[in-house]
This record gives sequence, structure tokens and C-alpha cells, in this order.
Amino acid sequence: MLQAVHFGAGNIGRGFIGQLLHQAGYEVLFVDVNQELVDELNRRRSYEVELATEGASSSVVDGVRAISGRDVQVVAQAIAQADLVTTAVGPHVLPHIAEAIASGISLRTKASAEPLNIIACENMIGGSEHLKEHVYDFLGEADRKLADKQIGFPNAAVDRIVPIQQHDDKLRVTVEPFYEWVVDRSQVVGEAPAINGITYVAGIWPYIERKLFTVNTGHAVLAYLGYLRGKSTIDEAMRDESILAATRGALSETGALLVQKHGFDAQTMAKYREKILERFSNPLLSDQVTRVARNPIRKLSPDDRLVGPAMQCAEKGIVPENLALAIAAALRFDDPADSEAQRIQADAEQAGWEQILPKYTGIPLTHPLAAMILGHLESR
Ligand SMILES: NC(=O)c1ccc[n+]([C@@H]2O[C@H](COP(=O)([O-])OP(=O)(O)OC[C@H]3O[C@@H](n4cnc5c(N)ncnc54)[C@H](O)[C@@H]3O)[C@@H](O)[C@H]2O)c1
Ligand SMILES: O=P(O)(O)OC[C@@H](O)[C@@H](O)[C@H](O)[C@H](O)CO
Repeated sequence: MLQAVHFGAGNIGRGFIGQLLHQAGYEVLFVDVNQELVDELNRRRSYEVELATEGASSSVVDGVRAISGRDVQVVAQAIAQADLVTTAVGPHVLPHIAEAIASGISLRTKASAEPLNIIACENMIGGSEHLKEHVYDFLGEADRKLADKQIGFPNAAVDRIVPIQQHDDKLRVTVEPFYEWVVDRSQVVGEAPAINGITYVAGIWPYIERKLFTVNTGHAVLAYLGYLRGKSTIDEAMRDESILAATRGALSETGALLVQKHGFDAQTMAKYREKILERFSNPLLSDQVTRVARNPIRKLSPDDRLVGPAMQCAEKGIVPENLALAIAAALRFDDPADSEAQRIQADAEQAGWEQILPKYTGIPLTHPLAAMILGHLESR
């Protein structure tokens, strides 16, 4: 049986990647640092994935096992023997799993010439390549040369909304019915893994930007404006006319950018946007605005879903009016449970928004976008 090692048995790990790997005939071995989750997966060896639809149909993912991410040697052994490695741990965690992956590669390349692909399924541009850089930091020159031939790090875009779970059953996971997993075929080493649900493309850049700058941008606008206006969930934010108008506005801005930059057909883009807004409205998902708004420092960084498209829009003559409003709302996000939000608030209190804006977003104060954002922050 084919073996897949998947880092991160969290929401997207169990609710999307683990499920698709299982359906494709892989035996899934989860790697996680949450010992309770690892123990429960090993005790039951299966879990259920439920669709957030009327009738809530569910399917079983069985034959799974789990190991602790803290046990570097055990993880390395598993990687040495795996047919595929995937991750869904969060962009900031990728550096922390690199050592175990490097040890696994080192063991593997000594024992066989079998190719291996390692796919980071994170919400970031170039996630697998980014992981590769961290992994290579742990490899010696000889291992790097072997890895260059034998190990692929194809970039990917993954899309399925999986909220924070509220079941008594710790493994059960409720997901939306929609999913999309796009992988860059040109970066795959050897045969492309035959997984129903993966779409292979020749160049991932347009697809990942389309996903990040539409699904995640729209989501972020709803979450940050929703939070400021006292909404708890994304579907609740969608029902607020002015928040919905700003979300539509931001998506028109990024849509115009994506059409200009990647040549997407404008009508196809408009349909893509409408489908996403429909997904956000799903009342059965109960997706908390605080989950979608989580880690504002990451989300405000120059290449991410808000500042990335806003700066590119400005360069192309598209006025990022609604994106500017959302960036200001993200800077004001003050969830006490979010350490990044707290860091921004503490910094802003001490240094003021003019200092904070370039620090967290990389937007120079001389840029017209800075004035737009500061205008929103100061109009409070
Ligand atoms: N939830 C979604 O809707 C969704 C959709 C698409 C993409 N994503 C992306 O998937 C990634 C994971 O998101 P999530 O919502 O599943 O988060 P999550 O917090 O539910 O899951 C992350 C898991 O990673 C584990 N983890 C943390 N450090 C680890 C380590 N060093 N080694 C192994 N495991 C470790 C955590 O214990 C947790 O179980 C993120 O990059 C996110 O952007 C999420
Ligand atoms: O996972 P994050 O923190 O990058 O973004 C929060 C949500 O926008 C995200 O998880 C979406 O639900 C997901 O990207 C949908 O495919």
C-alpha cells in the first residue's frame, strides 16, 4: 500500500488532505505535536469527515496512524520510506519541521534512488519552495546534490474552508463540500502522484494568486471588518450590507488585478467570485471571524492577501480603496487570544500608526496607499 506522511493533523490535515490521500489509496501517517491528537488517532485509527450541508453526509477515513513531530528520528524513518509527503501546519511552522524532513531525505537518498515529492499545502505563495530552503539548510553538500535529483518540492494551492471544530469527538471534522487542490506539475520529480482531486498545472503562480487574492482576501475583509463590527462568524458578516459591499469592492480590485496580470477571463473571474461569496454564506459552517483573522502580522505582510494585491493594484492604476479599508481594520484587530494582534496593538499604542504601518506592511509612508490606510485609522 502507498504510504503518505502528512504533517499537521489539524483542520485541513484531517478534513481535506488526509481524506483525499485516503481516498486515493494511501495509508496516511499523520505527524503532529499535539500529543492528545496523536494518541487519539492511534487509539481509533479512523475518523469521520462531515459535509456542512443539509443532511450532513459523512465519510470515514480509516487505517490512519500518527506519530509525534517531536520524535525527529521516527519522523525521519517514516519519510525515508514514504511515497509522498504533505504538510498543513501553517506557514510559520514550516521551519520547525525542516530538520526531520532533512534527516529523512538523508536516510532515503543513502538507501534508494526512489523519487519523493513533498507538497506544502499552506496558504502562502511558493510554500513548498520555502520549505525546501529550510530543509536544505539542514543538508550537507552531498545530500543536497542527491536531493536535487530525487526530491521534488512542487508548489500547491489548496482551497477548502474548514472551521475550528466544535464536536465532542476530537477527531470528527466538518468541512464545506467545495475543494480545490492545484499542484505545479513542472516541479514534480518522477511520476505525478495519482490523486483524485489534484489538478496538475504547468505553472502555479496564477492559480495560487487567484486563490489567495480572492478566497483569502475576501475572507480577510469579512473577518477584519466583521470583528470590528461585533460579528462572530463569517456568514454573519456576509449578512451586513456595508461589510458585503466592501468585500465585493475588494474582490473587484483584486479581480481587475488578476485579469490584467494573469490574463484570466473577466467573466470567468466574476463567476469564481460569486461562487466564493456563496461559500462564505454557508450558515452550517459557523466559521469564526477570529479564526479567519488569525495571525494579522502574517496576513499584513507584503506578499500576503491584503498588502500584496493592494500594492500591485496601485502599480497598475487600480485604486485599492476597499483593500485599504481592510488593511486598516486588520491593524486594529485586537483579539486578546491572538498574540500577533496583541503585539500590533501594543506597538501602536507606544509608537503610533505612522510608525507601525511601514513596520508591519512594508508600505512606505510616501506611498499613496499609506495615506489611504492612515486616513481610515485616524478617522476612528
Ligand atoms: N482551515 C482552512 O480552512 C484552511 C484551508 C486551506 C489552507 N489552510 C492552511 O492549512 C494550514 C493549517 O491550517 P489549519 O486550519 O488546518 O490549522 P490547524 O491549527 O487546525 O492545524 C495545524 C496542525 O499543525 C500541528 N502542528 C503545529 N506545529 C507542528 C509541528 N511542528 N509538527 C507537526 N504538526 C504541527 C498543530 O498541532 C495542528 O494540529 C495553514 O497554512 C492554513 O493556512 C487552511
Ligand atoms: O488559514 P489562514 O489563516 O491563512 O486564512 C484563514 C482562512 O482564510 C483560510 O483558512 C480559508 O478558510 C482557506 O484558505 C479556504 O481555502
